[in-house]
Amino acid sequence: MTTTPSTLPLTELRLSPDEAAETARLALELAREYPSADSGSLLQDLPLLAARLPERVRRFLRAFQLDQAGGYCTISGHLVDDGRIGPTPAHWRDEQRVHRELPEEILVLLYASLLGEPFGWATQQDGHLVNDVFPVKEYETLLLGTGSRTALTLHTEDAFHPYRADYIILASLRNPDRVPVVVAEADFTSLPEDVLDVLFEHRFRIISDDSHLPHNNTVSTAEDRRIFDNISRLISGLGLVPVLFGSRTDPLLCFDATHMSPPDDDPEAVRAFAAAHELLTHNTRPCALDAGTFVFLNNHRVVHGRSSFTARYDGTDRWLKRVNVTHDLRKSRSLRRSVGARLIG
Ligand SMILES: NC(=[NH2+])NCCC[C@H](N)C(=O)O
Ligand SMILES: O=C(O)CCC(=O)C(=O)O
Ligand SMILES: [Fe+2]
Repeated sequence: MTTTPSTLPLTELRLSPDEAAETARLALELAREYPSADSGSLLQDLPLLAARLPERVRRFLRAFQLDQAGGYCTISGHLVDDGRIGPTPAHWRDEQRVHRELPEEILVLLYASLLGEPFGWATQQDGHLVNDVFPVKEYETLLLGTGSRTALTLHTEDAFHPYRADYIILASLRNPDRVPVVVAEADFTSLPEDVLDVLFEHRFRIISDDSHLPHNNTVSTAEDRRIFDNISRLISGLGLVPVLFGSRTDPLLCFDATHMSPPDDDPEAVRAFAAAHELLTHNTRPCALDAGTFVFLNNHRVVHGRSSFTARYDGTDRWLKRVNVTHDLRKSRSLRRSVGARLIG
């Protein structure tokens, strides 16, 4: 006989003062022990270290991972010492910068290891495992996480990639203007049967977003060129993809309002894509990201975006950390350099 939990798991966990203090102590201690978020020994030890997180947090993320909660959830109340992390940087490309926010980078990796395995893209932010999301002046008007003036349209993270993340974690370190991430989760079975049929079929074009393009990364070595040649070959060979997959009664989703499109000569696909976009737009909700709030997105169940905002460029800008998590590192082995390598590309 199977038993179901008597109380539904929450989609929002607020750390108690004790839990917040305990979590901050652990993160600070680990930041003294491990040199960086890309450290091999840290990756090796993650599950052991994550066992030291508060029990309530571990139970909460376990329920989320087992799909017993909604398509996204938050853990709030983390103590982020605004003075200790220092000013929001001007650019992620700065190998000299001391990451005073290493405790928070380690914390997102600990959470990642409760959901699966953290991984990164060799073609994004020069291949760091934990990425930065803050406004960068040179990208101000671009459709990038590091843009600001242009709203981020609803998207599955890295929708184009067959090995895209199962979960995305966004951790807010600073957000003075309270710019939320917007999240959309919808019941696609509410759409007419014929529209649903089309959304399950390989009838939609897809391309990568601009964060994977060589001109938004550092390409200097022959190895860098090989990596970007590979991904551009992968993108041109993608063909048509479905919007929905998996269970017909509880479909999973892969959608990008900007980088996915129905072919002009397929009116049914045009109509179905518009219906999907409209359904998602109607089910969009802001998820507040105050400093110390971490959001966990199921990348197959929700899409996310962000409205435009005015950047400050004075060290006080909104600053998030982002990490990709997969249930299965092995499936991407052909695109990773070695068995233990965490970067796809
Ligand atoms: N459809 C979109 N809005 N895509 C924007 C994706 C942002 C991208 N993941 C980045 O890191 O910058
Ligand atoms: O800034 C946000 O709230 C979302 C950023 C985002 O979607 C991304 O970096 O992919
Ligand atoms: Fe995103």
